Amino acid sequence: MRPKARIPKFQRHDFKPISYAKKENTATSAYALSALSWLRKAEFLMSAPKLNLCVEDTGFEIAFAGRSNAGKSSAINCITDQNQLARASKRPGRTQMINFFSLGNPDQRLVDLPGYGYAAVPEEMKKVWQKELQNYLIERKSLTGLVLLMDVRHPLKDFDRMMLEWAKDRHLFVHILLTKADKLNRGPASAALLDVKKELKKMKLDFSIQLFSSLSKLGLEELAMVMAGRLNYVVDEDGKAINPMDNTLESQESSLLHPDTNIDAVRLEGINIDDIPEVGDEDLD
Ligand SMILES: Nc1nc2c(ncn2[C@@H]2O[C@H](COP(=O)(O)OP(=O)(O)OP(=O)(O)O)[C@@H](O)[C@H]2O)c(=O)[nH]1
Ligand SMILES: [Mg+2]
Repeated sequence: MRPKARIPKFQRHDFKPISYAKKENTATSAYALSALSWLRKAEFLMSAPKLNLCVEDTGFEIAFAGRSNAGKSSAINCITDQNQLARASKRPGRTQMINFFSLGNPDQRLVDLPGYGYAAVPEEMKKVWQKELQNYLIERKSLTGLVLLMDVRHPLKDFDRMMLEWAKDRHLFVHILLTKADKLNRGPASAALLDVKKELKKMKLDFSIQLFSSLSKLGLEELAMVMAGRLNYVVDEDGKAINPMDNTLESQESSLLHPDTNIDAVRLEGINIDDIPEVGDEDLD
């Protein structure tokens, strides 16, 4: 009879428990958290129907651009953690003016733009908006870059491509959000992301891109970090904000509005939402 092989008994403590939790980069997370709490300071500054009525063209601003209904206003509400800050609606064409929000400092701003390319907006109105949008995009010196939003299910329509090409020519950064990612399962959403990345490469556009959902908050931290970084939001070693513009705040507050601006008139002026026909485009929801 062969002697039994002695099989060593493993003790519980011989094994290190395996952690399946996603490893976090603590420095990155701390910056994202700090950025998110800074973004919560967002306050409505004003709405301008045209370029010469906008807030003074100083400091830095990032504009949220994209087709009507892509989710621009919802994304602004999501990153600022304020439900009603920007007006979101099922009805495309909700945002009709250039809306400015300050981030604890009038020289660091978010801008909610009217959407482009919505076919059901009457021709006359479309022309007015697009002209003003164009003026803003071309002339605005403080415009540092764009967050370009596209529905993850309908990316890179003609207007989107035009915006991307144009931003490249103007040397603006673009951060692309593929929105409403909650409408797709993880696999198809990742595949859509990959497809758009490939297409951007073909177009020789080196822009950053991510999936995003205002509903599930997917991609929120990533977006917060991009926004904060681009708007020069800096933190010290303890994660405390160092705002390079703090010491000039007083002088900037007095020059917040353009000298010609009558804020009440600007808020009231605009196009009547009731004039806009109901949605008929199957792309939209
Ligand atoms: N499921 C889902 N719906 C979303 C998301 N973001 C926005 N929506 C919905 O899409 C619709 C349009 O959202 P808005 O934020 O108003 O879109 P917009 O781009 O600002 O539209 P305009 O102002 O017309 O240009 C609303 O019904 C939102 O509730 C999202 O992440 N997931
Ligand atoms: Mg809007």
